[in-house]
Amino acid sequence: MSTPRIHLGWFTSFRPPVWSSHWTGSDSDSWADGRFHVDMARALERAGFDYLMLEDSSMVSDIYGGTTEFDLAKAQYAPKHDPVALVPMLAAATTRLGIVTTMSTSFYPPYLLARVVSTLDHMSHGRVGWNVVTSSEDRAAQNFGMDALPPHDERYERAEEFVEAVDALWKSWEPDALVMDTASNTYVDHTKVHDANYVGKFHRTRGPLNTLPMPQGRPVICQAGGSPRGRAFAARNADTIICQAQGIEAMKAYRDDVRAMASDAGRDPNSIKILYIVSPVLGETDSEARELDARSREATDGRVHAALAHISAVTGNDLSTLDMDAPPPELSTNGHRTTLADFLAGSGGSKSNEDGTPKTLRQLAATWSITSVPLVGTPETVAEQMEEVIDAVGGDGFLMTGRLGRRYYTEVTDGLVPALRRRGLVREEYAHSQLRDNLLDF
Ligand SMILES: Cc1cc2nc3c(=O)[nH]c(=O)nc-3n(C[C@H](O)[C@H](O)[C@H](O)COP(=O)(O)O)c2cc1C
Repeated sequence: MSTPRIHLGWFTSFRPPVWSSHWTGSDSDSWADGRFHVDMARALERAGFDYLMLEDSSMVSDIYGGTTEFDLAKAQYAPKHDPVALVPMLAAATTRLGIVTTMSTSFYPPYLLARVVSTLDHMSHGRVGWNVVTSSEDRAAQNFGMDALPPHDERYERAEEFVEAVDALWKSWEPDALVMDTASNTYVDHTKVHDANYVGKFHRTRGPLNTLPMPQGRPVICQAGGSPRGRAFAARNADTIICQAQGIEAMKAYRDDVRAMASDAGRDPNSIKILYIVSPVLGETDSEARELDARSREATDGRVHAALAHISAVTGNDLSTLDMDAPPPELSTNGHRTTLADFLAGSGGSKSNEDGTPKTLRQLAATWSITSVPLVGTPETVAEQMEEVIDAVGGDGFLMTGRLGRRYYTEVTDGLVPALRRRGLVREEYAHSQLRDNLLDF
């Protein structure tokens, strides 16, 4: 059997699956019990995915049009339930799949986060990952007693300290502190449990942690930094990076950049797995898939407003106030800088239409997507496209995302993945039981 070459993750969140179209089943009113996500996790494990990643945010957005109406009526950002609470359920239903959950360094205190992650790593037998985010929305900050988020680069400075603080807590127990020695009636050897005494500019924590040393020692660290400051953070700290670079050249440039930064920081670049966001459009035939793809790009009001509301929520700019039929002005943000830059750069990196006229806000919104490359066709065609992309970029895998529903994930797990396996690109079975080991397997 050949060595697999493509790692797979799935990017989703603990929120309602698709509910207002065909093929939605009854999940739209029962998802909150977690069972929809359990079924999905089982399907991903059957397909050999490295991990399921749960994004998160803590707010109901009222940026778009100055009202919560769009967010709630379209279930765009809210409702969204806490992904951390879902992890034990997913872990109990699977045995090998990694489960990556998002927690913000701007809102959690280090001790609380270190303890909950440690607990989850035990409950999952070493399969937990932490998606480190600094958050992007003042609305979320206001839910935690702040007026606004700290400035973008300072958030990363705080995050660097945060990671040092939780690392100090995770190291506060020596790996062999648990002795369970009946002869001396000693459960834990207290001489092997130490204070952390972490004192930084932004964070302080005494320690020791009151949980056992984690199966993985430290959770798998996942990160999505796109800005220069975000990339530097990811290169220093991440085991896996999720990336929305647009097009093969940008994907390769991102990978080369992060790997060089990792080397400069004394890390082996091969110990970081970069997964690019894609959303394959699959059909019975190539032409059917192309038709589906074209339909999904039509500039319907629903699609345009959804894109504008999303960009508004994560950047704090109310795009509903702008002229939809003119090119947008220059915009800045203290939130998701990369997302805003990609949006303004236009799909495929072009701000202009084929006739040279600049794209209007409506056109930018209609064609905007976070996917790195288009993948359209039958499972065989898309598997071939994925092989070509990964060969051109150099590695390491793909982070699937798309309509949250049974039909779409089954097309991937039971259509696309078998085609990838026939090419020897995706694992047939897990070589290890812990997430980091499976990531490092190839
Ligand atoms: C695939 C992906 C998932 C992300 N998930 C979250 C998330 O769950 N919560 C969050 O606050 N930010 C999330 N972000 C935003 C990133 O953490 C980061 O802020 C963003 O990519 C912009 O990069 P920058 O912070 O370096 O400017 C995500 C970004 C990407 C590309």
